[in-house]
Amino acid sequence: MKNCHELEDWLSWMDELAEKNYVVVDHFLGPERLNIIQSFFRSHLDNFTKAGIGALADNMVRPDIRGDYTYWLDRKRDIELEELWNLVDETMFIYNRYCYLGLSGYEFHLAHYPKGGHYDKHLDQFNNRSNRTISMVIYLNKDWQKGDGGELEIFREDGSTVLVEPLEARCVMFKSADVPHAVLASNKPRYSLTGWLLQQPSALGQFLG
Ligand SMILES: O=C(O)CCC(=O)C(=O)O
Ligand SMILES: [Fe+2]
Repeated sequence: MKNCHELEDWLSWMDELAEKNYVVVDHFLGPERLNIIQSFFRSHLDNFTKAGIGALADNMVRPDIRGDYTYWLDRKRDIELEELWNLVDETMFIYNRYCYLGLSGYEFHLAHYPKGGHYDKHLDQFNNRSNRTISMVIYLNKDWQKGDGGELEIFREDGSTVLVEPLEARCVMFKSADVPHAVLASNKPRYSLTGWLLQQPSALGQFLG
């Protein structure tokens, strides 16, 4: 497999994640990979559906809590995204090799927050489902400006918060069980790719919420 990132870079990101429970990596996607994902995004915008909250029978569409539309990806079907899947393989390999996480699966969706969309403070785990281990969000927004809103708000253990702007090609990774977070209302359409690295192989996110 061709390396997507240098091992040295990965190791410094892992150190930061271990220390703070989250890490923000700029230029995580190079121009080629970014372009492939953005084109795929544009050509599937009509297929997005309103996202819900909660798992299984508890899943509810609650625009007052969560305002995005999502499109779940499928590696077998979405072969145009080969370059993304290579990056996911590399990411899983690194977490398993250097953080001993025992990850064995993943699930990814594209997300579109229309103007005004937000997501209230939450953890990426549900009471009856705890296999989401690492959350990964990659932003696809060209020319995001101060004042456009849509920041990811991270709630740190010391009670402080950090705002992360959804800048194109930026990736945020965090420990799904430990980092409460929210998406602030966006003043224009906001595009991202969100995934979870899983400790059991059941990539059932699209059914579970
Ligand atoms: O888009 C983001 O910045 C975070 C999205 C999120 O928290 C989620 O989908 O669970
Ligand atoms: Fe989340």
